[in-house]
Amino acid sequence: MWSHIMFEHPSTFDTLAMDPNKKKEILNDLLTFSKSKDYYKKVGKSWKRGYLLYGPPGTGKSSMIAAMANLLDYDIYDLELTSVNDNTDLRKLLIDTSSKSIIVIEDIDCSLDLTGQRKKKKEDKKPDQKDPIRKKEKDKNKKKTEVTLSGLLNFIDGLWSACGSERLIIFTTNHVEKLDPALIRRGRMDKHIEMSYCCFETFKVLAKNYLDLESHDLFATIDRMLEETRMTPADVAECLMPKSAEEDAESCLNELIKSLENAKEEARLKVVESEDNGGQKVQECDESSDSEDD
Ligand SMILES: Nc1ncnc2c1ncn2[C@@H]1O[C@H](COP(=O)(O)OP(=O)(O)OP(=O)(O)O)[C@@H](O)[C@H]1O
Repeated sequence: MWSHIMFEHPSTFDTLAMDPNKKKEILNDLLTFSKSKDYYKKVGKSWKRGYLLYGPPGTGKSSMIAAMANLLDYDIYDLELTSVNDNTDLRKLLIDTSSKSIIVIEDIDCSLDLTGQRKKKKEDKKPDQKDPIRKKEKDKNKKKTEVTLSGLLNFIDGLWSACGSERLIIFTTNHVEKLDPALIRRGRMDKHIEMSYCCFETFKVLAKNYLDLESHDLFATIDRMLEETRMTPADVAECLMPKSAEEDAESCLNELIKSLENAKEEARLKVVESEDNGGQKVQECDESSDSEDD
C-alpha cells in the first residue's frame, strides 16, 4: 500500500530557523517522548504524540517535520487524504505503518471540511453542468470522497492508538482557524506549534547557515525592517543565497534589505487600495440610500 523511498532531507534542528526558546522546547518535547516508553505504560497511554504545525506557506513546517525525523531517526509516512478511498482504507493504511515513525497529513484543512465531509478536489469546484466529461469525472470522484472527520477522529482515538507504538502524528495547515476544534483538541494533537514570519532571531539562524555570518553592520537595519514587514523564512533564505561566485555576504544582505523595502511598499499599497475600495463602497451605499430617500 505504501511505496518506499529513501528519506534524505538535510533539514535538522540546527538548520531550522525559529525562536531559539521555542526550538529548545520542541526538541526537549521530542526527546522526552522518545525516552518515555515506560512512562506511557505506567500512565496507561499509548506511546503516541500528536503535533499540529500551523502557519503561512514558507515558514518551515515541512522543514520542521524533516528535522524531527532526522533527530529521532523515524520513518515518515506522508498521507495524502484526498487519495484515500474511505475510512476502511484509511484504517488499513495506518495499521500498515511501522513503529518509530511519523505519520504526516499535510494541509489538513484542504482534505476535510468542518462538517466531516471531505472537500472535493479543486477542479471539481469549476462549473461542469454543461460539460459531460467533467461531470463524469466529478461523479467518479464523488464516490471516492468517503473519508470523514469522524473516521479520522475514530482512527486517532481508537485503532491506531491500540496498535504498535512510538509514533508521531503530525497535521499541518496554513489555516488553523478553519479546523474543527474536535480534531485538534489536546489529547489528539498534544502540541500546537506555530511557524511564523521571520523575526530577527530567525534571520540570525539563516544568516549563520547561509552566509556564515554571526554579525554585520547591516544587521541593525534588517532587525528594524523585519519588525515592520512580514516576510517568510523561505523568502529571506532565498535572498541570502548567493546567486553567483561574485556575490558576497554583504550583497546578499543588501538584496534582503531591498526585498524588505519592496515588501513594505507592496503592503502599503494594499492598505491604500483596500481603503480606497472601502471608501468607494461607503460612497456607493450613501448614493443608493440617497436615491431611496428621493
Ligand atoms: N524556519 C525555517 N528554517 C529554515 N529554512 C526554512 C524555514 N522556513 C522555510 N525555510 C526554507 O524555505 C523552504 C520552504 O519551506 P517549507 O517547505 O519547510 O515551508 P512550509 O511551511 O512547509 O510551506 P508550505 O506550507 O507551502 O508547505 C525550505 O526548503 C527551507 O529552505
